[in-house]
Amino acid sequence: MAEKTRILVLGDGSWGTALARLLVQNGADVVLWSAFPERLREMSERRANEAYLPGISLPQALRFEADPFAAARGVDLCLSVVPTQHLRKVVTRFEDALGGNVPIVSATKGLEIETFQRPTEIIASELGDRPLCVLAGPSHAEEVARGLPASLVAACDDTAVAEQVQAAFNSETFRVYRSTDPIGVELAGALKNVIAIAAGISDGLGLGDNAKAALLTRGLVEMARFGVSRGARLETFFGLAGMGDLITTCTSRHSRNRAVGEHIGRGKTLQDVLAEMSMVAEGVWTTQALFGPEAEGVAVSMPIAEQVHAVLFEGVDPEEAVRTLMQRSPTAEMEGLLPGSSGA
Ligand SMILES: NC(=O)C1=CN([C@@H]2O[C@H](COP(=O)(O)OP(=O)(O)OC[C@H]3O[C@@H](n4cnc5c(N)ncnc54)[C@H](O)[C@@H]3O)[C@@H](O)[C@H]2O)C=CC1
Ligand SMILES: O=C(CO)COP(=O)(O)O
Repeated sequence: MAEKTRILVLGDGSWGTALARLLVQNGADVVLWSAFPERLREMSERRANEAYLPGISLPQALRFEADPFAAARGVDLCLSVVPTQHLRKVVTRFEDALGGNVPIVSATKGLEIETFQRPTEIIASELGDRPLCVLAGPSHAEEVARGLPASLVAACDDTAVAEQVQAAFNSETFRVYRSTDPIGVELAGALKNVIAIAAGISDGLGLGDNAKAALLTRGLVEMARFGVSRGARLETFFGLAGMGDLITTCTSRHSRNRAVGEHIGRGKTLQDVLAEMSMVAEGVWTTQALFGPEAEGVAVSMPIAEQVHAVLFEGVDPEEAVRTLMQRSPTAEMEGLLPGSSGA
């Protein structure tokens, strides 16, 4: 009988748990690691993750391990699903534990505020040169855990690694496509959260369907403009990691980022919204990263992201932000989408 693929999952949040469950169902030998050993004990005893993925049972075969060396022993593949601002601290704990050639699949969607690095850049800077693959696309954990159909994209410079990821994750209800644009897929996954906050604000203000459609469409243009300026391929933004995830996140009742925006549109402060949330809304951090000192100024026009930053961090009233967006000087629809293009 063929040996089972051994997979280490870093992260006990809703997405790490849903993917660990899927991988066990696909026949892998999966061990889940968390920065919080008491949470592992609870998950192991209850066979459930009540904190982050309530109402979903976890298979008996899923193993839990708090010690990095025990967790990483003999693994063929590692899946990293740690929120961006905690990622560096977590991966340094695996510096000696995880074999140098074990591929890492990153399912984290964000940018590090202090360094402006993408998750795979953080992993590479702490764990050195090794195969790295980005997994992104429209995929709320709550739906994947219920076995509802979802399609994602696995992006890696090395197609053989992307194929390994497809083989591990593909199931009757989970379909993974390949891409050779990890920068584009990773940036799309991070940036759509910022636009989702804007979409939530629009919902909270009751601006209607036309405004929401405009936000998604113009949001996609600015995501692509930023991505292309950072070495991503334009077409990636029209795929699952770009348009696909933008639609899901901006319209779903499951989206934390959209919910943050909606509460703010209804008049709550960011501090109050975050204080009431146990889960992460990466878009808040990504907005901070985009306009932080390490970003060295966003080189392309990102008016929606600018207004999200103004509302979240500069005390600008959401209605004022909408007025600012609507009253910008007239421009061509695809202005600056490709380097040097006027878009006219
Ligand atoms: N939830 C979802 O449906 C999806 C989430 N993602 C991405 O997956 C990543 C993880 O998010 P979720 O699983 O949703 O998290 P979550 O919001 O469900 O849970 C929070 C996570 O943060 C961890 N955490 C909190 N403080 C920490 C610390 N000091 N050190 C280390 N870890 C700490 C917790 O252990 C837990 O794993 C994010 O980048 C998110 O954007 C991507 C696709 C779908
Ligand atoms: O990335 C996601 C769905 O693909 C999750 O979005 P939220 O973090 O907004 O819930």
